[in-house]
Amino acid sequence: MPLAVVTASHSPLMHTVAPRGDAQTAVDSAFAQARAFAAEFRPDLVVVIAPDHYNGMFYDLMPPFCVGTAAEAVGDYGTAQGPLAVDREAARHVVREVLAAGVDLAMSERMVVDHGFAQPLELLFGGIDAVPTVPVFINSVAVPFGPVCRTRLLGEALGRALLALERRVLLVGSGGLSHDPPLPTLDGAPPEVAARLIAGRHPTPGERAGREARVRDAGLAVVAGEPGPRLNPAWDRAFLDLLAEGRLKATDTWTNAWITAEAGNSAHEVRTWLACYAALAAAGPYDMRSSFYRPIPEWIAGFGITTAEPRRNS
Ligand SMILES: O=C(O)CCc1cccc(O)c1O
Ligand SMILES: [Fe+2]
Repeated sequence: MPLAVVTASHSPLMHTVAPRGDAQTAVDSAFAQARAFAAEFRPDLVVVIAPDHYNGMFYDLMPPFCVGTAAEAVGDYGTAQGPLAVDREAARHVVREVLAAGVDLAMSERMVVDHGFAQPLELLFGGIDAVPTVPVFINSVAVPFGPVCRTRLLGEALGRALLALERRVLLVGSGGLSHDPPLPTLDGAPPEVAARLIAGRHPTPGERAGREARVRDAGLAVVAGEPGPRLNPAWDRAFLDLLAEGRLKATDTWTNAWITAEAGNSAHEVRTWLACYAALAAAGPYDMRSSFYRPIPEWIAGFGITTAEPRRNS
């Protein structure tokens, strides 16, 4: 049974900061196209692959990869709060099969997720619990990371596990491309920040509002004409080309330091895209059906949206 892919950058500033020019309209129509692609595919299962931003995953126990057999969203940045419609049997199947394939991953019976998962579910399906879902977390923020090839191998194993389900599975990748929003790092953090990164569940409303305001202010500063955050459109376009041409193994030589230097600390979120495309490639050759890209400094994101499906026999 078929697999298909939608990948999209996320940015919580999408709904609060108005970018200059026609970026908003362009992104809206690219999302409309992705929504139409998803609707036409008629998935009966959606596998969302996304990072976390110290809302659900912390340094008290930071897994590189985790599948939620149940999950709930915190409701940051105005996204919905509450349970995802996790297909528990499918999630447990994925955990078993990916582990059996030799790729270590964690599972959670109570995974906590943030806008990384919620935003694409809302934009593509109208809500966080609108479709049967298997949420797959890929750590893309809390250094250190394993080599990029581990993410490709996770995607391959995931693709094979999903093919065995014999269902119509849409993989949704969330995050990227080049960007560097103001997130704290554990290294050199003052004690109160370190404490939040190690075990920061259940922040007070005031703490959450403070964090969100800091990121929003970074976007508003760009609107006000201050020099924007560092984006790398050339790197982003090269990554999109690599996916479109099916050259996924080319990323095996990428070092994490190189990704950070070229594209910013949060560019590691492209791991979610790589995992989606590696999963799709497990079903054979594929074609990218649409590819949208804009650097949008006001949203602190090299903003991309792609759709892809198995190659049709000609
Ligand atoms: O405060 C946060 O959690 C970071 C928010 C954020 C901003 C821009 C692009 C992103 O990918 C992102 O996640
Ligand atoms: Fe992010």
